[in-house]
Amino acid sequence: MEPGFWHDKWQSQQIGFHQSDINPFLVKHWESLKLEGKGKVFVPLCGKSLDMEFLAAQGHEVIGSELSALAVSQFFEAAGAKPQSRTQGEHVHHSAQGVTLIEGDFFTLDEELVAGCSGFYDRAALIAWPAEMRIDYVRKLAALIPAGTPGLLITLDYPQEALIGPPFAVSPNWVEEFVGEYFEVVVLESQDVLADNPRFVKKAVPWLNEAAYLLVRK
Ligand SMILES: C[S@@+](CC[C@H](N)C(=O)[O-])C[C@H]1O[C@@H](n2cnc3c(N)ncnc32)[C@H](O)[C@@H]1O
Repeated sequence: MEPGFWHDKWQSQQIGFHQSDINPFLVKHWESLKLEGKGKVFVPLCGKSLDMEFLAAQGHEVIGSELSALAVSQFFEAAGAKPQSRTQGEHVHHSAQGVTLIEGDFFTLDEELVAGCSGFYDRAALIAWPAEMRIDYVRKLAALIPAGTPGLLITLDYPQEALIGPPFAVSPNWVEEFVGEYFEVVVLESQDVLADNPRFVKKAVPWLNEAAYLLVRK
């Protein structure tokens, strides 16, 4: 989606994607990355996700990429932190309590910023893009992530014709074909989560699967 779409969503606080709890697949599968030591973790399109607090609590330094200044300020406000901010090129880096959120466009991030990361975490980032923009996202992610680096990917899949995204449906086959071009892909778990998602139930979407994948940059 174009930046204006997300700025409007944050402005009107239509942020149904934001979870009030840490994602259960993150808690369950983060150890699958087998990260030696703690190290930096990159979180693309991070929003104000509490998942970043979970990662920081594991001892990781978290580097998030987020377009919206509102999302950034709401994240730190909820954490009770006052970040230090500095401008670097067209991005603004906000840091506190082991978390740095880079405000600005993911597509213009410099590879150097992510070069030192030992892992990455994508929840509701890949599925935020319609099919025609999703491949550009995967290409940019692959350009940022160094070879051998593991990540956890969490997706949703449902019959796309039943609902207008985002979130957009991303099937295991799509992940295998397009993400698999750049990353080794292992399916960790897939679960029916329809009952937990009232928006999908209301629209009579017949099924909704959440899946967790272990990725390793080739
Ligand atoms: C569906 S939300 C997911 C947020 C978060 N991952 C979560 O689980 O709550 C997608 C987020 O990506 C941000 N975003 C969209 N396009 C972006 C871009 N080009 N660069 C950085 N962030 C972007 C939006 O502002 C929004 O907060």
